[in-house]
Amino acid sequence: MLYLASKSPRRRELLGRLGLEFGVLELDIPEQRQPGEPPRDYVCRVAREKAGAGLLQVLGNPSALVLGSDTEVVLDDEVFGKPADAADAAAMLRRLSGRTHQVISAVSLVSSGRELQTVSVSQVTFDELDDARIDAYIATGEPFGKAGAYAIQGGAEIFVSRLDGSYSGVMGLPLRETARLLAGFGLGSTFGPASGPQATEAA
Ligand SMILES: Cc1cn([C@H]2C[C@H](O)[C@@H](COP(=O)(O)OP(=O)(O)OP(=O)(O)O)O2)c(=O)[nH]c1=O
Repeated sequence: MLYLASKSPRRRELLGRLGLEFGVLELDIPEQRQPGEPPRDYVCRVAREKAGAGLLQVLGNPSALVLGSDTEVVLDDEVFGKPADAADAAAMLRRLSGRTHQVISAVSLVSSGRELQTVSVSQVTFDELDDARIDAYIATGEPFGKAGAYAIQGGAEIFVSRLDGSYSGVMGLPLRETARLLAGFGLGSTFGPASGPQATEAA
């Protein structure tokens, strides 16, 4: 049985697109970057912690497979998580204005005894955003609960002049990589890959 360890409605919707049945585990995992922790390592660690915490909830089911994921926005080695408030959202969007940033999404898939992980890194370039546009966007409420204070799948799509990478990865769950990871556990949707060459076996 596959479980998604996530409160994110986006992840639920994205995983649903693969056509597999899954249950949802809602967890609260603290997301705190360690001093000096490289952004990619941080995102991978949090994804692993989410999946691991989910697995603990379903230990009674020996065939349980749990998927955890984490998404962060990175600019100049700084990690932008979800904004604390409107001022924080405005500060993030001002920093992202006119620049190219990275969106890192890690996915961990764990069972008792095995773990696979994959990472997607996308480059996203924003147009210049003046304060009026930033304030109007924040007033929609969309930035809250989103890494980097924006949703590419929402109003922020019109800020994006270029995307190199995975659109679903920016949204929170890179689908191509996730399908490969699931295939590594023998779970494939009818149109998914037969094996998971991009997945890395975690220690
Ligand atoms: C950049 C970007 C992020 N996001 C979202 C995806 C994630 O839900 C969120 C990043 O926060 P996460 O901590 O990765 O996820 P979450 O707290 O929403 O859910 P959970 O930990 O329970 O799985 O930002 C978008 O929806 N669109 C975007 O364009």
